[in-house]
This record gives sequence, structure tokens and C-alpha cells, in this order.
Amino acid sequence: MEKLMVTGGRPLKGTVRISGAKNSAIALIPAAILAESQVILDNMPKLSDVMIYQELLEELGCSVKFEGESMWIDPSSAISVPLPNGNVKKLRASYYLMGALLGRFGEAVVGLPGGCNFEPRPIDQHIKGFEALGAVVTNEKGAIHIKAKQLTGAKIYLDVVSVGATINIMLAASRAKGTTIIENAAKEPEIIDVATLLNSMGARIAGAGTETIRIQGVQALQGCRHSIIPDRIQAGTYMIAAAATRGDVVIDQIIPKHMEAVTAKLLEMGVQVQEMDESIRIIGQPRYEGIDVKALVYPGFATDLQSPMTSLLTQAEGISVLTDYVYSNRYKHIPELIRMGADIKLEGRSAIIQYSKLNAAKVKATDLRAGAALVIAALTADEGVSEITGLEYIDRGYDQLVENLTMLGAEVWRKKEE
Ligand SMILES: CC(=O)N[C@H]1[C@@H](OP(=O)(O)OP(=O)(O)OC[C@H]2O[C@@H](n3ccc(=O)[nH]c3=O)[C@H](O)[C@@H]2O)O[C@H](CO)[C@@H](O)[C@@H]1O
Ligand SMILES: C=C(OP(=O)(O)O)C(=O)O
Repeated sequence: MEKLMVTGGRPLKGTVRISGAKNSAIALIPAAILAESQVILDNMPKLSDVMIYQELLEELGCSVKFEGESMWIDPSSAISVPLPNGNVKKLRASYYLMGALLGRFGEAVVGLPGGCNFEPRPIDQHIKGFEALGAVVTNEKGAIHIKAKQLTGAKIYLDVVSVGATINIMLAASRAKGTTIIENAAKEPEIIDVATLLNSMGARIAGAGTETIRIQGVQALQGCRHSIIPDRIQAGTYMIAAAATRGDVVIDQIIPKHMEAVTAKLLEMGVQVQEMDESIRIIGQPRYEGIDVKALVYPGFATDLQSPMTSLLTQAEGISVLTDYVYSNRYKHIPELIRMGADIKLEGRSAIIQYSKLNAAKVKATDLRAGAALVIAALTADEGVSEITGLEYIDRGYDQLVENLTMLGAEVWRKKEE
């Protein structure tokens, strides 16, 4: 196991290039199972979740290789091997194997997912969707067994707006007989990315990115080549880190439209933000105003940036109130930030944050974005070296983190845990 060592007090300066999006990549990889010939995914991020997914596909009989930043997947020999345990427990997005295997083979056995379990994360809406398409779903000792003689299109109203359920239903319904309509669908850019891949494979999906998605099932899907969209959560993390360290950073190769909620909040605090075609420049300021932030589904402020934003708000004068409306208790970073000197109180599902001088400390990342919050706090701390354990969580979502931060002038390094 490794930990991350971070020296505080150095403003980030320079340009950082953002990789492909984790939350797209780990849906696009299983989507490739639906094809009967080779799928090439370009702009693939180097992340532990992606490596685990490579192994999962190999367990299912796919052949997978990398060429630079491209992942070549040949799913022609895939079979629906039961995966009740093992790698499926290591990441959240293993649940997409349910929709993909169901769509291609009419059956799947997939263990309940792992990943960042900052609070219970049910998958009842995924299951409701599969059942509506005609599948029989049972939970046998923590593994979900799904079987359908014939998947048939249906109208499915999601009780909660769920990224995972929307994508999972799209995957299965692409091969169903007839038309599926998902109402109250999630609108995240990653959903559009998955629909774009599926349509390039021959699917007929309309409305991705709106609350109503129509999927006309087709008999077969073929291979294609697709480039993964930039990671808006990584981009947002660097935007926030640049502001928190009062640096000057160009966040490059992104889609600025995806960043609108973050940009708006940074501007409201008094951060200088310059938007270009494919990049955003963040110029930190000596003084920021406290603000209110509400984490919501897209196009609202992303819950995945709620923890990083908590660290930045400790640098704003007055009181800031941050409320997460997606997860009620995604606050595992707060006790650790308090150890670093932050003045934060939890009231129900809101964090009340006051200006605080942060100090270096030994802290523990308990999930991916909690880890990102601690990295930002450690970079912002006045002086001294922070030690952040739980680096394996951070590696789930940040491609080349140490290299990128080093290029931006930070002093960060990995160290073996004793
Ligand atoms: C791999 C991936 O893309 N992960 C993202 C995805 O997770 P994930 O797809 O798991 O998150 P969802 O959008 O499904 O969850 C949103 C909310 O709905 C609830 N819910 C969800 C499904 C369900 O069947 N029942 C239910 O009650 C969840 O508990 C949560 O409160 O979207 C989240 C919300 O933007 C992000 O934090 C994650 O980074
Ligand atoms: C919670 C996250 O990911 P996952 O859903 O894969 O655990 C995240 O990316 O912040």
C-alpha cells in the first residue's frame, strides 16, 4: 500500500491536460460486450477501475489490449460467465455488466457492486428496469441473478434520477424487442457518451441528455471506434485546487459547457475564471466570499465535486453552506478536514463551513472524492507535509495525479506505507 505525501503552501501554476472520463469509461467498456465485433475506445484514462474492468472482460472471454490511450476490445468470443464475487466487488460500475450481459445473452449473474461505499447505494431502480423489460431477477447470497427468455421494450419511470439505472436500462433495452421509454432519466454527459457509442454500434437511442430516452431495440450490434469525453469531475477538481491554492492554472482538453455549475460557483466566490473553446483558466485571488452550494443531479453542481468544494470553502470569508441533495451523508472527508484545522459543522445533510487556516496532518481518504478533498486541503495548508492514506481510492479516479500536480509546481510524492 502507498500513501500520498503533499507539501502545502505552493500555488498551482501551469497547464493540466484532462483525461477521458472515468464514469464514461467504466460504462463504455461493458457496453462493448453488446457488440459482436471489435470496439475501440480512444482517450481511455489510466485508472484502477479501468484495469479491473479489463480483467472482468477477460473473465468473460473478451480479448482486451491497449495501444497508447486506446483500449481494443474484441467481444466476439464473450460468454455470460457467472461473476458472483471477485473483481465485481472492487468497483461500483460492475453493475453495468448486468445490463450488458442481459442484453447480449439474456442472462447474467453479477455480485453486488463495491467501490466507494460512503453510504448505502441501492440498485433497486436498475432491477425495476430489468424486470420491466421482462427479466426475472433474484438476489442469491449477494449475487444478482437475471434471466429473460425475451427482453421486451417497456415504459419505465425511474423513482429516483439515477445515472447507473439509466445507463443499465439503455444497455439491456438496446437489444430488447420493441421500444423502451425511460422517464425521469438522468441527464449527465456520460449518459450521452454511452448512447453515442451504442448508436455507433447500431443501436437506436434518442433523447439521451434529456429526461425522456427512447430506445428502439435492434437484433444485433457491431463494433465501432469511439472517443471518450473528458472527465468533468477531474477537471472540476483541478479548477477547485487552483482556486484553493490561489494559483493560475489552465485546465485543458475539456468541454467548458460541462463545467458551468462549477464555473458559476467559483465566479460567485470571487475566483477569476476565463473560458476558452476547450479549456478554462482559473486565476486564484487573495480573498473569497462564502457561498451556498447545492449538489444536485446534472446540470446542477455535481455531488462528486462536493467534497473537493468543501476544502475550497474553508478559504472563503464568512459562512458557506454546502448541501448534498444526491447523497444524504457523503461527508466522510469532514472529520479529516477538521483534523487539518477546518471549521466545519454538519447540520442534517448540510455542511456549515467557516474560514479556516489549514495545517498539514496525517489523514485518511475513505473514498475517492474524500481523497481529492484531502489532497486539495493538503496543497492549501500553510506549510508542512501531509500524509494521506487510502491512496487506492484516489487512484480510482485521478489519472496521473502525482505527475500532473508536480507539473503544476506542487511537491507531492507516493511513499510505501510501513
Ligand atoms: C460509476 C458512476 O457513474 N458513478 C457515479 C454515479 O453513481 P450511481 O449511478 O451509482 O449513482 P445514482 O445516480 O444511481 O445515484 C443517485 C441517487 O439515487 C439513489 N439510487 C440510485 C439507484 C437506485 O437504484 N436507487 C437509488 O435509490 C442513490 O442512493 C443516490 O442517492 O452517479 C453518482 C451521482 O451523480 C456519482 O456520484 C457517481 O460518481
Ligand atoms: C462515487 C464515485 O464513483 P463510483 O460511483 O464509481 O463509486 C465518484 O466517481 O465520485
